[in-house]
Amino acid sequence: VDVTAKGMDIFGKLHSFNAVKDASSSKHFLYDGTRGKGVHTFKANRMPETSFILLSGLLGLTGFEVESNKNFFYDPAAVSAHINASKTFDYFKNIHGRNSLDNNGMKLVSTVHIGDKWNNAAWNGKQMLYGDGDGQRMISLSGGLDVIAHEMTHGVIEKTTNLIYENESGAINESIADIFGAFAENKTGEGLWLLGEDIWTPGIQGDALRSMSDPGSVYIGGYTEDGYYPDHYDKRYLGELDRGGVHINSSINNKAAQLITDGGTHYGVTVNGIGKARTEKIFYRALTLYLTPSSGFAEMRQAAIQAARDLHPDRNGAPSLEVQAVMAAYDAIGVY
Ligand SMILES: Cc1cccc(C(=O)O)c1OC(=O)C1CC1
Ligand SMILES: [Zn+2]
Repeated sequence: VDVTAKGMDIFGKLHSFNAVKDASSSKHFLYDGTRGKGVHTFKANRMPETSFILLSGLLGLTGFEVESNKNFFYDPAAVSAHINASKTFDYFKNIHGRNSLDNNGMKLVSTVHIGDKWNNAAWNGKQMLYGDGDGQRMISLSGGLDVIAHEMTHGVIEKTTNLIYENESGAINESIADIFGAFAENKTGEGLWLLGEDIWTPGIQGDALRSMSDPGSVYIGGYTEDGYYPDHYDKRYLGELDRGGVHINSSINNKAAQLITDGGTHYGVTVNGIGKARTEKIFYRALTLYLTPSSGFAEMRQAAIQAARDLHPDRNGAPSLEVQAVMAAYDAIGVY
C-alpha cells in the first residue's frame, strides 16, 4: 500500500515522500511505487565496499530495508538518497521525457552506508552506491542531489551510448554525468556549476569537488602540469591515472557546457549563451542520438553541433544562434 511517509534528510530538513506499508504488518519500506517500476532505497550497515560491490554483482545483493517507526524514517542518509533519486527521476521524465535510466521505468535502487567513512559514490551497473564520507573531506554523499544525478546519469549513459570509461571517451562520460548532475540539481547562481558542494568539506564554505564554470579554481595536485583541473584541450591530462584522467579532462567539456549556457569569453573566444533549457536538450540529444562508445572531444563537438542544428535549424543558410554558441564554445576550449 502506497503511503505518505516522513523523514529528515542529512541536513535536518523534513520531507514527505511515498513509501510502502507492508499489508500484513505495520512495517514500512523506503519504496516509492509511483515512479516507474519504483524507487527503492536500502542500507548496507557499513559493509566494506569491496564485498558489497562483489555481492551486489554476483548475487544482486542490495542491502537491507531501512527501518522506520510507523511511517517515520530516521535514517537521514537513506531519506536523502530516496528524495534525491525521486527528484532525478522527475528531471529525466519531465525535462527529457525519459522514463527512468533505461527509458522503460527501470527500478531505481540506491544503497547507503556502504563501507566505513567511504568518500565515494558509484554506479555499479545496476544501482547507486553511497558512502558516508569521513566527515572531513565529505559527508554522506547521498545528500548531494548533483552527486545522485551524476550517478544516475552514468546509468543513463550505460543504457544509451555507453561511452567507454577511459581516456577521452571516459572524460566525455564523466562530463555528461556532471552536466546532467548540475542541470538536475538546477541551483541558481554559483552553486549551479559546482559539483558535490553540499557534501564536500563541511568545514569550508564555497568549495566543491569540481567547478564547471572555473575548473582551474580547484586544485588536484600532481595529476596535471599546474596541479589544477584543465579548462582547455591543450591542458588535458595525458597520463594513465584515473583511467586516463576521466575525472580530470571532463572539466574541459564541462567548461564548454557552461559557456553554451551562460556565454562568456574564454581564452579570447566569446560565446553568446543560450540558457539552460536549450543547452540541456542539445546535450541529451547528442548523448542519445549522435555519440558512440568511443566518442572523444572532437566527436563530442560534432554531436553537439548536429543536435543543436536539429533542434535549431539554419536560417537562410546561416547557423542559428544556438549552433553558433556550440561552435564558439568548442573553439574556446580548443576542440575543433
Ligand atoms: C565522489 C566520487 C568518487 C569517485 C567516482 C565518482 C563518480 O561517480 O565518477 C564520484 O562521484 C562524483 O564524482 C560525483 C559528482 C560528485
Ligand atoms: Zn562519475
